[in-house]
Amino acid sequence: MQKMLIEGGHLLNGRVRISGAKNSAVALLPASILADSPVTIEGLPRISDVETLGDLLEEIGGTVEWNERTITVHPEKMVAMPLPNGKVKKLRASYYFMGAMLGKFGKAVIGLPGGCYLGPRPIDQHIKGFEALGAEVTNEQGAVYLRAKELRGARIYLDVVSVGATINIMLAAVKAKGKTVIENAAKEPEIIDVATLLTNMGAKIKGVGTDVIRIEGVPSLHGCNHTIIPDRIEAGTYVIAAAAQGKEVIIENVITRHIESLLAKLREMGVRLEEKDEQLLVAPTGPLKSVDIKTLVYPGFPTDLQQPFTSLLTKAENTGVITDTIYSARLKHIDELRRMNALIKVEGGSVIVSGPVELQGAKVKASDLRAGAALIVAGLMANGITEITGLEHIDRGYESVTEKLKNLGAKVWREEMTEQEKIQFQNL
Ligand SMILES: CC(=O)N[C@H]1[C@@H](OP(=O)(O)OP(=O)(O)OC[C@H]2O[C@@H](n3ccc(=O)[nH]c3=O)[C@H](O)[C@@H]2O)O[C@H](CO)[C@@H](O)[C@@H]1O
Ligand SMILES: C=C(OP(=O)(O)O)C(=O)O
Repeated sequence: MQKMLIEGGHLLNGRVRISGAKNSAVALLPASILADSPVTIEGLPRISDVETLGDLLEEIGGTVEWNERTITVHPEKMVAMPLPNGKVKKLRASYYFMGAMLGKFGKAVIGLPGGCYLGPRPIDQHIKGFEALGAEVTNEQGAVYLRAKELRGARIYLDVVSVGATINIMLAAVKAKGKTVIENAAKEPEIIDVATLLTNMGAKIKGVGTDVIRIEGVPSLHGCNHTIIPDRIEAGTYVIAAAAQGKEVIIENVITRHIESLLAKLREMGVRLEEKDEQLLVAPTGPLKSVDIKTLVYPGFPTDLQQPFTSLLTKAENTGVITDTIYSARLKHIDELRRMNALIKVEGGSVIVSGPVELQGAKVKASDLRAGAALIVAGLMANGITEITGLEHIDRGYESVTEKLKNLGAKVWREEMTEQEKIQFQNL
């Protein structure tokens, strides 16, 4: 078990290349189950969520070949193996095995997913969709059992706009008999990426990127090649880090349109940004002004950037208010930032950050992925050394984060935790 150490105060300067999108990757890999010949996906991020999904594809009989960031999944020998426990609990996106296996085999047994604890994360809309397509769904001892004699297209109106439910229903519906319409669908870029893969596999999907998706089921899907989109949340995290502690940072392999809500806020704060081709220059000049943000579904401000943005606001003049309308309990970074001297109040559903303050290095724990990102941003700005534990969360979503930051001039390294530190960590 390791901890990350950051000696704060060094300015970031240089270039950082963004990896493939985690939230696409974790759906594209299960989607490959639906094909009856090999699927090759290029540009995958080497993060633990992706490694875990590769292992799960092998558990159900697939063969997985890695060549750096390219994976070829051979689905020919896959079977409807139940996955009630084990690795499915390590990540959120294992729920995509439900839609993909239901579409392919007409049945699945999948343990309830893990992933970041952000408050309650129900999957009732996924289940509602599967049932509308004709599946019988039961929940037995922490696993979801899905069975369908035949999947039939249906009209499904999502009660809440959900990324996971939209993708999961799409995965099952591409092989259902007849037409499916998903209304009030989510519009995130990752949904378009998954639909692009499925279309290349032979699926018939229209309307992705709007809130009405129309699918005409097909009897079979074939293999194809696909290149994943860049990770807008990883990109946003480095943009925030550069705004917080950068001199001139060039972000490579970013689709700036995907993070426009963040860039607009940074411009309001006084950060200089220049966009060119698939590169973005971030060059903060002078004191930052506080802003308020409200997280919303895409194209609104992403909840996944709310936590690192909180760290940035500690450096800005005056008071900024953050309201997370997607996960109101996504607050586990706050106490850790307070340990570092941040002035943050939680009032009703809002987080109020006062600044500017000089953060101080401290021993802090990343309790979820983006809390980890928030602590890294804070550690880069802080006086002295910040020690971050809980790296298994950070490694779920950030490829080579230590190396990428080092290349930008940060003083950051990892060390093995002592036995005593491990015990203290377990008791936190
Ligand atoms: C693997 C992945 O892609 N994870 C992302 C995905 O998570 P995930 O797909 O789990 O998030 P959703 O978009 O489904 O959740 C959005 C909101 O809908 C609620 N909800 C969702 C499903 C459901 O059946 N019932 C229900 O009430 C959730 O509690 C939440 O308040 O989108 C989130 C919101 O952008 C991001 O934070 C996660 O990084
Ligand atoms: C919440 C996140 O991931 P997951 O849904 O995989 O837990 C995230 O990426 O910020």
